Amino acid sequence: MSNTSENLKIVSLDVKDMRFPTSLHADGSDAMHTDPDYSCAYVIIRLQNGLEGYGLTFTLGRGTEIVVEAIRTLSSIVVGKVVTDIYKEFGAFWRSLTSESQLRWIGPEKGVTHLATAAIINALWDLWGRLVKKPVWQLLADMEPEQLVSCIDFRYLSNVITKEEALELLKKGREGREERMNVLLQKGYPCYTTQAGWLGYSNDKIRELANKFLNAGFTAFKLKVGKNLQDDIQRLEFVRNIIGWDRTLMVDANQVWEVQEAIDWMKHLAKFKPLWIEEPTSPDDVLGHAEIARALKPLGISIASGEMCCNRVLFKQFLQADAIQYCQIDSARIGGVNEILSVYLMAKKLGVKVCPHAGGVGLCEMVQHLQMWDFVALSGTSEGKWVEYVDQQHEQFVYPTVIENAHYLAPRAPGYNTELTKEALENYVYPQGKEWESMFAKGIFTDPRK
Ligand SMILES: C[C@H](O)[C@@H](O)CC(=O)C(=O)O
Ligand SMILES: [Mg+2]
Repeated sequence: MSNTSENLKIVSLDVKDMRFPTSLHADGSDAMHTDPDYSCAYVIIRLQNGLEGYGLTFTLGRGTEIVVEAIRTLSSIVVGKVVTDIYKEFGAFWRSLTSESQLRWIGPEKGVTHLATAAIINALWDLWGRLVKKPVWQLLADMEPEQLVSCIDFRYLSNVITKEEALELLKKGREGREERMNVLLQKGYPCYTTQAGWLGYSNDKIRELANKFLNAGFTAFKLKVGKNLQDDIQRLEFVRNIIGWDRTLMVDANQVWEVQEAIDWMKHLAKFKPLWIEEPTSPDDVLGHAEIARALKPLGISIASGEMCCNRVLFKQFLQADAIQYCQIDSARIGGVNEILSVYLMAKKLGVKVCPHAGGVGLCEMVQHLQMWDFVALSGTSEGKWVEYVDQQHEQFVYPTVIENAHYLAPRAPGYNTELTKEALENYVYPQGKEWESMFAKGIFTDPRK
C-alpha cells in the first residue's frame, strides 16, 4: 500500500435500500420464493481523501430496510478507524464487528446482523482493492499466506482446521500459481446458468432461454423444482430434450421438502440424471442433508447447499458430515470475504468442491473474485466446478461481469466490482427512486409511505 494511504481514516459509512422489480416477470422465482424483487443493502465507505469502497448484501425486497438499520448500528464500529489498521489485523477487526458484546446477542453470526456484517466487510475489500489498485481476486492471490490467514477468525474451527494447517494449504496452493494466473487471464472461469430455469417461466420462455445459452456455449443448466412433481417431470423432460443428455443438469428445491419427501421426490427425477439436488430441505439441517445424500448416492445424485448457510460453523458441520458434495458459498452472506475464505480452506482440506451461488444483485460480480483466487492460489483446479451465472441486474454496475463462451472473464478493475451506477442509484433507491415513483403512480406496486 502506498505511504499516502497510511493513516487514512474512514470518515463515513452510508447505506442505501436498493430494490429492482424482478417479481414483475417471475425472474428469480423458485418453489419457496415465488415473487422476489431482487434487492440489496448497499454500503458506501468513504475515506478522508475521498476514496470510496462499495459493498452489498443481497435481499429479496421486503426486509431490506431491517438490514439497512442493522448496518447503521454496526457503522459506529467502522467510522473513525484508520483503514490500514483494519487491514493489518483484518481477522481481529472482523471479530470486533461480529462479537460486539451487546450486539452479538441478536445474532450471533447469523441472520440480519450477519447480512449487515457481510455488506460492510465486502465494502472494505472493495476499498482495499482500490487502495492497492488490484482486483480483489488478485489482491488475495498475491497475498503471502501469513497475511491471508491474518484476515480469518479461526474461532470454533480448530477441530477441523487450524491456522497452521491453513498456512500449509496456502503455501502448497501457491505452487504453479503463475501458470494458472495465465490460464485464468486467457480463458476465465467456467460457469453454469439458472437463467432458463426459474419456476415461474413458461415453457416458451424456457425454450428460448435454454437455446440462447446453448448457443452462447453453456454446457450446464439449473432448473427449479419442488412445487409439483408432475410439473417437474414434464419440465425436466422438456429441458433434456432441448439440451440433450451430454450436458449437465442441476436441480434446486430451495428448502421446500421434508427429509423423506426429498428422497422420494428425487427418486422420481433421477431418470433425468441431475448432477445435484440443491437445498432439498432446511438450510440448517446438517444431518437431514447427510441422510438425503446417503439415500441418493446410489442414484448418482449429489447434494449441493450453502447459499443460505448462516456461518462457517454450520459450513464446517455440513463438510464434516459429508452432507454436501458441492459447497455453495454465497458472497453476500456469512460474514463476507473473511469468513468465506475459511470455508474455502475447510472445503479444500476435506476434499469438497466449491461451486458458488450467484445471481441476485451483485453476487456474480463479487463471487467470481473468490473462485478465481481459489483456482489460482488454493485448490488449483476448476475441474468439475462452476460458478453460477444469472443474467440479472449486471447493467446496474459500473464494472459488470463479462461472460465469454460460458466463462467469467477475470476482472481487471481495482476492487470488488461492487459499485452501482449513478443511474441505478437515481432510479432504484427504495422507495424514492424515479422508477419506483413511476411504478407507484401507475399502481404497479403500492407505495409503502402511504
Ligand atoms: C430467490 C432466488 O432467486 C433463488 O431462487 C436463487 C437460487 O436458489 C439459486 O440461484 O440457486
Ligand atoms: Mg439455489
